[in-house]
Amino acid sequence: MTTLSPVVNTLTLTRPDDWHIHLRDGAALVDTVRDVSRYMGRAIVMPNLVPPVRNTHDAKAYYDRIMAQRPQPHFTPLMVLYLTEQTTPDDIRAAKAAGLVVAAKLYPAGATTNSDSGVRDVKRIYPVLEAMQDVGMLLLVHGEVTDSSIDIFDREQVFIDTVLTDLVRDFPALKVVLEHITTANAVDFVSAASANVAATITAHHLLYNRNHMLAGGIRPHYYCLPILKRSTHQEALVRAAVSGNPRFFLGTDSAPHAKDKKEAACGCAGAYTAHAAIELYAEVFDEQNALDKLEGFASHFGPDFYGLPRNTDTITLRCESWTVPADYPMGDARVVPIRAGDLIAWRVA
Ligand SMILES: NC(=O)N[C@@H](CC(=O)O)C(=O)O
Ligand SMILES: [Zn+2]
Ligand SMILES: [Zn+2]
Repeated sequence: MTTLSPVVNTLTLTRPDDWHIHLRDGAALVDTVRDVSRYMGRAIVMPNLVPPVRNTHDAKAYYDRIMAQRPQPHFTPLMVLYLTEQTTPDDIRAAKAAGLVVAAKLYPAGATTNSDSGVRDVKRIYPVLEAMQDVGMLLLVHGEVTDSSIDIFDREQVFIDTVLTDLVRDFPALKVVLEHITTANAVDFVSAASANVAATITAHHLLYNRNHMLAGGIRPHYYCLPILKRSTHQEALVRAAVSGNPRFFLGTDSAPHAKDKKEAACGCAGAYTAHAAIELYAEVFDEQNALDKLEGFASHFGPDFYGLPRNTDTITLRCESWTVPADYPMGDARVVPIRAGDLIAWRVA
Protein backbone atom coordinates (compact mmCIF):
# COMPACT_ATOMS: atom_id res chain seq x y z
CA MET A 1 0.00 0.00 0.00
CA THR A 2 1.28 3.47 -0.85
CA THR A 3 1.94 5.60 2.21
CA LEU A 4 1.80 9.34 1.66
CA SER A 5 2.94 11.58 4.47
CA PRO A 6 0.48 14.40 5.31
CA VAL A 7 2.54 17.02 3.46
CA VAL A 8 3.27 14.55 0.65
CA ASN A 9 6.99 14.89 0.72
CA THR A 10 7.77 11.25 1.20
CA LEU A 11 6.28 8.33 -0.61
CA THR A 12 6.75 4.67 0.33
CA LEU A 13 5.84 1.99 -2.14
CA THR A 14 6.41 -1.69 -2.82
CA ARG A 15 9.83 -2.13 -4.47
CA PRO A 16 9.34 -1.50 -8.20
CA ASP A 17 10.58 -3.56 -11.17
CA ASP A 18 11.70 -2.43 -14.62
CA TRP A 19 9.95 -4.47 -17.30
CA HIS A 20 12.18 -3.25 -20.17
CA ILE A 21 15.83 -2.21 -19.92
CA HIS A 22 19.08 -2.42 -21.90
CA LEU A 23 22.10 -3.33 -19.78
CA ARG A 24 24.46 -3.78 -22.78
CA ASP A 25 27.55 -5.95 -22.23
CA GLY A 26 31.27 -5.94 -21.49
CA ALA A 27 32.68 -2.96 -19.62
CA ALA A 28 29.31 -1.12 -19.64
CA LEU A 29 27.79 -3.74 -17.32
CA VAL A 30 29.64 -2.34 -14.31
CA ASP A 31 27.65 0.88 -14.59
CA THR A 32 24.32 -0.31 -15.98
CA VAL A 33 23.95 -3.12 -13.45
CA ARG A 34 24.84 -0.80 -10.57
CA ASP A 35 22.22 1.74 -11.72
CA VAL A 36 19.36 -0.68 -12.33
CA SER A 37 19.95 -2.56 -9.10
CA ARG A 38 19.95 0.49 -6.84
CA TYR A 39 16.27 -0.08 -6.07
CA MET A 40 14.67 -2.12 -8.87
CA GLY A 41 13.73 -5.62 -7.72
CA ARG A 42 13.73 -7.26 -11.14
CA ALA A 43 14.44 -6.15 -14.66
CA ILE A 44 13.49 -7.58 -18.00
CA VAL A 45 16.86 -7.49 -19.73
CA MET A 46 16.65 -6.82 -23.46
CA PRO A 47 18.52 -9.31 -25.66
CA ASN A 48 19.66 -6.97 -28.47
CA LEU A 49 23.38 -7.59 -28.00
CA VAL A 50 25.72 -8.20 -30.92
CA PRO A 51 25.36 -11.13 -31.48
CA PRO A 52 21.89 -11.34 -29.89
CA VAL A 53 20.79 -13.58 -27.02
CA ARG A 54 19.30 -16.37 -29.15
CA ASN A 55 19.01 -19.43 -26.93
CA THR A 56 19.19 -20.78 -23.39
CA HIS A 57 22.97 -21.01 -23.56
CA ASP A 58 23.35 -17.33 -24.54
CA ALA A 59 20.81 -16.27 -21.90
CA LYS A 60 22.57 -18.21 -19.13
CA ALA A 61 25.97 -16.78 -20.12
CA TYR A 62 24.55 -13.22 -20.19
CA TYR A 63 22.82 -13.78 -16.84
CA ASP A 64 26.16 -14.88 -15.37
CA ARG A 65 27.93 -11.78 -16.76
CA ILE A 66 25.28 -9.58 -15.13
CA MET A 67 25.48 -11.40 -11.80
CA ALA A 68 29.31 -11.15 -11.90
CA GLN A 69 28.82 -7.40 -11.36
CA ARG A 70 27.44 -8.23 -7.89
CA PRO A 71 24.18 -6.31 -8.15
CA GLN A 72 22.36 -5.38 -4.92
CA PRO A 73 21.00 -8.56 -3.32
CA HIS A 74 17.37 -7.52 -3.91
CA PHE A 75 17.96 -7.57 -7.68
CA THR A 76 17.16 -10.37 -10.17
CA PRO A 77 17.64 -10.07 -13.93
CA LEU A 78 14.89 -11.73 -15.97
CA MET A 79 16.18 -13.03 -19.27
CA VAL A 80 14.68 -12.71 -22.75
CA LEU A 81 15.39 -14.50 -26.03
CA TYR A 82 15.78 -12.55 -29.26
CA LEU A 83 13.55 -14.05 -31.96
CA THR A 84 15.13 -14.56 -35.37
CA GLU A 85 13.71 -16.37 -38.38
CA GLN A 86 15.95 -19.28 -37.33
CA THR A 87 14.49 -19.60 -33.81
CA THR A 88 12.83 -23.00 -33.41
CA PRO A 89 9.94 -24.17 -31.23
CA ASP A 90 12.54 -26.39 -29.50
CA ASP A 91 14.58 -23.29 -28.56
CA ILE A 92 11.47 -21.99 -26.79
CA ARG A 93 10.69 -25.26 -25.02
CA ALA A 94 14.31 -25.63 -23.90
CA ALA A 95 14.40 -22.06 -22.59
CA LYS A 96 11.17 -22.53 -20.70
CA ALA A 97 12.40 -25.80 -19.19
CA ALA A 98 15.68 -24.20 -18.09
CA GLY A 99 13.66 -21.67 -16.08
CA LEU A 100 15.79 -18.57 -16.60
CA VAL A 101 13.99 -17.11 -19.61
CA VAL A 102 10.57 -15.53 -19.10
CA ALA A 103 9.92 -13.99 -22.51
CA ALA A 104 11.02 -13.71 -26.12
CA LYS A 105 11.34 -10.48 -28.05
CA LEU A 106 10.12 -9.69 -31.53
CA TYR A 107 12.23 -7.07 -33.28
CA PRO A 108 11.08 -6.35 -36.81
CA ALA A 109 14.38 -6.51 -38.75
CA GLY A 110 15.82 -3.02 -39.06
CA ALA A 111 13.32 -1.34 -36.72
CA THR A 112 15.77 -0.21 -34.02
CA THR A 113 19.24 -0.56 -32.47
CA ASN A 114 20.74 -4.04 -33.14
CA SER A 115 17.61 -5.39 -34.79
CA ASP A 116 19.29 -6.61 -38.00
CA SER A 117 18.94 -10.24 -36.92
CA GLY A 118 15.23 -9.71 -36.28
CA VAL A 119 12.15 -10.94 -38.11
CA ARG A 120 11.20 -9.83 -41.64
CA ASP A 121 7.90 -11.67 -41.88
CA VAL A 122 6.02 -12.51 -38.68
CA LYS A 123 4.30 -15.44 -40.44
CA ARG A 124 7.69 -17.19 -40.54
CA ILE A 125 7.80 -17.37 -36.74
CA TYR A 126 4.22 -18.62 -36.33
CA PRO A 127 5.40 -22.11 -35.23
CA VAL A 128 7.57 -20.43 -32.59
CA LEU A 129 4.67 -18.26 -31.39
CA GLU A 130 2.57 -21.42 -31.23
CA ALA A 131 5.16 -22.98 -28.91
CA MET A 132 5.31 -19.84 -26.78
CA GLN A 133 1.56 -19.82 -26.42
CA ASP A 134 1.73 -23.49 -25.52
CA VAL A 135 4.38 -23.26 -22.79
CA GLY A 136 3.27 -19.86 -21.46
CA MET A 137 6.20 -17.71 -22.52
CA LEU A 138 5.46 -14.02 -23.01
CA LEU A 139 5.98 -12.26 -26.34
CA LEU A 140 7.51 -8.78 -26.08
CA VAL A 141 7.18 -6.61 -29.16
CA HIS A 142 9.01 -3.63 -30.60
CA GLY A 143 5.93 -2.40 -32.42
CA GLU A 144 7.05 -0.51 -35.51
CA VAL A 145 6.94 -1.35 -39.20
CA THR A 146 10.20 -0.93 -41.08
CA ASP A 147 8.86 -0.08 -44.56
CA SER A 148 10.86 2.98 -45.60
CA SER A 149 7.82 4.47 -47.32
CA ILE A 150 5.98 4.74 -43.97
CA ASP A 151 6.56 8.01 -42.12
CA ILE A 152 8.61 7.46 -38.97
CA PHE A 153 5.89 9.10 -36.84
CA ASP A 154 3.31 6.60 -38.17
CA ARG A 155 5.29 3.38 -37.82
CA GLU A 156 3.78 2.30 -34.51
CA GLN A 157 0.21 2.84 -35.62
CA VAL A 158 0.79 1.04 -38.93
CA PHE A 159 2.38 -1.89 -37.05
CA ILE A 160 -0.68 -2.16 -34.83
CA ASP A 161 -3.01 -2.08 -37.84
CA THR A 162 -1.08 -4.38 -40.16
CA VAL A 163 0.77 -6.82 -37.86
CA LEU A 164 -0.29 -6.78 -34.24
CA THR A 165 -4.04 -6.94 -34.72
CA ASP A 166 -3.69 -10.21 -36.67
CA LEU A 167 -1.09 -11.59 -34.29
CA VAL A 168 -3.20 -11.22 -31.15
CA ARG A 169 -6.23 -12.64 -33.00
CA ASP A 170 -4.22 -15.68 -34.20
CA PHE A 171 -2.72 -16.34 -30.72
CA PRO A 172 -5.48 -15.47 -28.26
CA ALA A 173 -3.81 -17.24 -25.32
CA LEU A 174 -0.34 -15.75 -25.92
CA LYS A 175 0.57 -13.00 -23.47
CA VAL A 176 1.84 -10.04 -25.46
CA VAL A 177 3.53 -6.87 -24.19
CA LEU A 178 3.62 -3.99 -26.66
CA GLU A 179 6.81 -2.33 -25.46
CA HIS A 180 7.49 1.38 -25.01
CA ILE A 181 4.22 2.65 -26.46
CA THR A 182 4.21 6.17 -27.86
CA THR A 183 0.79 6.86 -29.35
CA ALA A 184 -2.87 7.28 -28.44
CA ASN A 185 -3.48 4.53 -30.99
CA ALA A 186 -1.43 2.09 -28.91
CA VAL A 187 -3.28 3.12 -25.74
CA ASP A 188 -6.60 2.50 -27.49
CA PHE A 189 -5.44 -0.82 -28.92
CA VAL A 190 -4.27 -2.18 -25.55
CA SER A 191 -7.33 -0.84 -23.71
CA ALA A 192 -9.65 -2.62 -26.15
CA ALA A 193 -7.63 -5.85 -26.41
CA SER A 194 -8.05 -9.00 -24.34
CA ALA A 195 -6.57 -9.32 -20.85
CA ASN A 196 -3.55 -11.08 -22.47
CA VAL A 197 -2.30 -7.83 -24.01
CA ALA A 198 -0.41 -5.17 -22.04
CA ALA A 199 2.02 -2.32 -22.65
CA THR A 200 5.05 -0.74 -21.03
CA ILE A 201 5.48 3.03 -20.95
CA THR A 202 8.81 4.83 -20.56
CA ALA A 203 9.43 7.86 -18.35
CA HIS A 204 10.74 9.86 -21.29
CA HIS A 205 7.62 9.31 -23.40
CA LEU A 206 5.53 10.52 -20.43
CA LEU A 207 7.70 13.59 -19.83
CA TYR A 208 8.49 14.71 -23.35
CA ASN A 209 7.12 15.16 -26.84
CA ARG A 210 8.78 15.86 -30.18
CA ASN A 211 9.03 19.58 -29.50
CA HIS A 212 11.50 18.83 -26.72
CA MET A 213 13.65 17.05 -29.29
CA LEU A 214 13.28 19.37 -32.27
CA ALA A 215 12.12 22.91 -31.36
CA GLY A 216 14.82 25.52 -30.83
CA GLY A 217 17.62 23.15 -31.87
CA ILE A 218 18.01 19.41 -32.36
CA ARG A 219 18.62 17.51 -29.13
CA PRO A 220 20.01 14.07 -29.87
CA HIS A 221 19.67 12.75 -26.32
CA TYR A 222 15.89 12.81 -26.75
CA TYR A 223 16.17 10.70 -29.90
CA CYS A 224 14.91 7.18 -29.24
CA LEU A 225 12.68 4.68 -30.97
CA PRO A 226 9.77 4.69 -31.26
CA ILE A 227 10.39 8.40 -31.76
CA LEU A 228 8.75 10.98 -29.47
CA LYS A 229 5.38 12.01 -30.89
CA ARG A 230 3.23 15.14 -30.68
CA SER A 231 1.87 16.29 -27.32
CA THR A 232 -1.61 14.83 -27.82
CA HIS A 233 -0.03 11.36 -27.87
CA GLN A 234 2.08 12.20 -24.81
CA GLU A 235 -1.11 13.24 -23.00
CA ALA A 236 -2.80 9.95 -23.91
CA LEU A 237 0.17 8.02 -22.49
CA VAL A 238 0.03 10.01 -19.25
CA ARG A 239 -3.70 9.33 -18.90
CA ALA A 240 -3.08 5.61 -19.42
CA ALA A 241 -0.21 5.50 -16.92
CA VAL A 242 -2.16 7.19 -14.12
CA SER A 243 -5.46 5.48 -14.96
CA GLY A 244 -4.96 2.50 -12.68
CA ASN A 245 -5.57 0.19 -15.64
CA PRO A 246 -3.33 -2.81 -14.81
CA ARG A 247 -2.44 -3.37 -18.44
CA PHE A 248 -0.11 -0.35 -18.47
CA PHE A 249 3.08 -0.68 -16.43
CA LEU A 250 6.62 0.54 -15.98
CA GLY A 251 9.34 -0.23 -18.51
CA THR A 252 12.05 2.40 -18.76
CA ASP A 253 13.67 1.30 -22.04
CA SER A 254 16.78 2.89 -20.53
CA ALA A 255 19.13 2.45 -23.51
CA PRO A 256 22.61 3.93 -23.10
CA HIS A 257 24.78 4.92 -26.04
CA ALA A 258 28.18 6.60 -25.76
CA LYS A 259 28.00 10.41 -25.89
CA ASP A 260 29.90 10.59 -29.20
CA LYS A 261 27.55 8.02 -30.79
CA LYS A 262 24.56 10.24 -29.90
CA GLU A 263 26.14 13.62 -30.70
CA ALA A 264 26.93 12.63 -34.26
CA ALA A 265 25.83 13.30 -37.84
CA CYS A 266 23.95 9.98 -37.70
CA GLY A 267 23.18 9.49 -34.02
CA CYS A 268 22.05 6.29 -32.29
CA ALA A 269 18.52 5.84 -30.93
CA GLY A 270 18.12 5.43 -27.18
CA ALA A 271 17.71 7.49 -23.99
CA TYR A 272 19.39 6.76 -20.63
CA THR A 273 17.06 6.95 -17.62
CA ALA A 274 18.32 4.24 -15.25
CA HIS A 275 20.10 6.90 -13.14
CA ALA A 276 16.69 8.22 -12.02
CA ALA A 277 13.94 5.95 -13.28
CA ILE A 278 11.38 5.94 -10.46
CA GLU A 279 12.28 9.56 -9.67
CA LEU A 280 11.27 10.64 -13.19
CA TYR A 281 8.04 8.63 -13.11
CA ALA A 282 7.23 10.18 -9.71
CA GLU A 283 7.38 13.63 -11.28
CA VAL A 284 4.77 12.62 -13.85
CA PHE A 285 2.40 11.10 -11.30
CA ASP A 286 2.89 14.05 -8.93
CA GLU A 287 2.13 16.52 -11.72
CA GLN A 288 -1.16 14.64 -12.29
CA ASN A 289 -1.97 14.54 -8.56
CA ALA A 290 -1.86 10.79 -8.94
CA LEU A 291 1.00 9.70 -6.67
CA ASP A 292 -1.37 7.13 -5.18
CA LYS A 293 -1.42 5.42 -8.60
CA LEU A 294 2.36 5.11 -8.92
CA GLU A 295 2.65 1.90 -6.90
CA GLY A 296 0.25 -0.05 -9.11
CA PHE A 297 2.03 1.10 -12.27
CA ALA A 298 5.57 0.63 -10.93
CA SER A 299 5.29 -2.33 -8.57
CA HIS A 300 2.07 -4.35 -8.97
CA PHE A 301 0.80 -4.54 -12.54
CA GLY A 302 4.06 -5.80 -14.08
CA PRO A 303 4.48 -8.89 -11.89
CA ASP A 304 0.73 -9.54 -12.02
CA PHE A 305 0.81 -9.64 -15.84
CA TYR A 306 3.97 -11.77 -15.93
CA GLY A 307 2.46 -14.18 -13.39
CA LEU A 308 5.25 -13.50 -10.88
CA PRO A 309 4.94 -12.55 -7.20
CA ARG A 310 4.99 -8.88 -6.24
CA ASN A 311 8.05 -7.72 -4.32
CA THR A 312 7.47 -7.76 -0.57
CA ASP A 313 9.79 -4.98 0.60
CA THR A 314 9.49 -1.23 -0.05
CA ILE A 315 11.42 1.85 -1.15
CA THR A 316 10.88 5.44 -0.06
CA LEU A 317 11.01 8.53 -2.25
CA ARG A 318 11.49 12.04 -0.89
CA CYS A 319 10.33 15.20 -2.63
CA GLU A 320 13.72 16.89 -2.67
CA SER A 321 15.33 18.17 -5.84
CA TRP A 322 18.85 17.33 -7.01
CA THR A 323 20.92 18.15 -10.06
CA VAL A 324 21.67 15.38 -12.52
CA PRO A 325 25.36 15.24 -13.55
CA ALA A 326 26.27 16.28 -17.11
CA ASP A 327 27.27 12.70 -17.84
CA TYR A 328 28.01 9.35 -16.22
CA PRO A 329 30.63 6.69 -16.86
CA MET A 330 29.53 3.75 -18.98
CA GLY A 331 32.44 1.35 -19.18
CA ASP A 332 35.17 3.07 -21.20
CA ALA A 333 32.73 5.72 -22.46
CA ARG A 334 30.45 8.44 -21.07
CA VAL A 335 26.67 8.53 -21.34
CA VAL A 336 24.55 11.68 -21.21
CA PRO A 337 21.43 10.88 -19.18
CA ILE A 338 17.97 12.37 -19.52
CA ARG A 339 17.80 15.65 -17.54
CA ALA A 340 21.61 16.07 -17.69
CA GLY A 341 22.65 19.21 -15.79
CA ASP A 342 19.07 19.83 -14.70
CA LEU A 343 16.89 19.26 -11.65
CA ILE A 344 14.85 16.19 -10.73
CA ALA A 345 12.19 16.77 -8.07
CA TRP A 346 12.36 13.39 -6.29
CA ARG A 347 15.10 11.29 -4.80
CA VAL A 348 15.15 7.76 -3.42
CA ALA A 349 15.93 7.75 0.29
N1 LIG B 1 14.70 2.48 -27.74
C1 LIG B 1 15.74 2.83 -28.43
O1 LIG B 1 15.74 3.89 -29.05
N2 LIG B 1 16.84 2.03 -28.51
C2 LIG B 1 17.01 0.71 -27.95
C3 LIG B 1 16.31 -0.35 -28.73
C4 LIG B 1 14.81 -0.38 -28.55
O2 LIG B 1 14.33 -0.56 -27.44
O3 LIG B 1 14.07 -0.23 -29.53
C5 LIG B 1 18.50 0.42 -27.87
O4 LIG B 1 18.87 -0.75 -27.70
O5 LIG B 1 19.31 1.36 -27.96
ZN1 LIG C 1 12.34 -1.21 -28.95
ZN1 LIG D 1 14.32 -1.04 -25.63
